[in-house]
Amino acid sequence: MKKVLTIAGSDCSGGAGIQADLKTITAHRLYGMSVITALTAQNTTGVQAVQAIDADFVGAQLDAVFSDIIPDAVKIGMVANKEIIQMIARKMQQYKVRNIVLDPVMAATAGSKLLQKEATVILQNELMPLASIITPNIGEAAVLAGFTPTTTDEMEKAAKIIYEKVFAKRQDDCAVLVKGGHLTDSADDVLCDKNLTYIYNSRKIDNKNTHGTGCTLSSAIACNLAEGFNLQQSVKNAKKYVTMAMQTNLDLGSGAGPLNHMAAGGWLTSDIWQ
Ligand SMILES: Nc1ncnc2c1ncn2[C@@H]1O[C@H](COP(=O)(O)OP(=O)(O)OP(=O)(O)O)[C@@H](O)[C@H]1O
Ligand SMILES: Cc1ncc(CO)c(N)n1
Repeated sequence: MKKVLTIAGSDCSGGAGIQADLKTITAHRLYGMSVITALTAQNTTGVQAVQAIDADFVGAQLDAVFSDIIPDAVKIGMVANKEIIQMIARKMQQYKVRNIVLDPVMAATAGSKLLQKEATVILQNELMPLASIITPNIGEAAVLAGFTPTTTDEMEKAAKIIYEKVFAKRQDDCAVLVKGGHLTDSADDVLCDKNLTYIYNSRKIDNKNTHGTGCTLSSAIACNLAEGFNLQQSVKNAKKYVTMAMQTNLDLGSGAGPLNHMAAGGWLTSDIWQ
């Protein structure tokens, strides 16, 4: 069985972060492991409090995992502050980790900050270059590219700018995926690698329950990379997973509710694993 590690923050309400990642990995019928970077007190209405884990303790968790069970892919989500980013970067290099999916989480859907502002540059310079794919949403792409994309053409332009900043010197397969969940007319995602652009067209599902879509997409990409799919196909499969998980309209809590991983897992078993 392939193994997938998530390095992320905990969402006690189960919709985003570590909890969304482990549900996604389990629905893909893979073995999930987790290194927790921060505890959050949050629910469908927003984030009430954040407690970052000591960077040394994040390192201790990474040593415990990598000295025993080597993951086939790693998803990195909320990293909270620069000390944690530097610890993760050091350990990823020490253990020569491949298949890293980096979701550059900066804020929760409702707007609360999940990354120290001054840590953005460290994230870009020290951790992003170690990833196979980075998956900014529109707001994160705006911070990284220097302008806010509003169309698929502009998303492509932003992805190319980010690619040049982060991966300019890389020879192996790597890519930037700008996610369109916050566009108004569609939910198209745009992937750029060294040579090509792929547009994943999707109509916007009329559903306020989008808590954890980004976490779910990035961990689903990691599952597909662990299974041996290439970047382009991994994103295609992962986007289908998120779409299925949104479509059933699970409606928990009074705000932006979580996804239904049972519905999405059903698609996986029927279409890919048989
Ligand atoms: N209303 C929607 N209809 C269809 N797909 C959507 C919708 N909202 C988000 N998605 C898809 O979900 C995935 C995550 O995109 P999004 O831009 O919401 O990420 P995010 O902002 O990082 O997520 P999060 O809310 O977890 O922080 C993308 O593949 C996006 O296209
Ligand atoms: C822990 C955590 N990670 C990521 C997000 C972004 O959705 C969130 N709300 N909470």
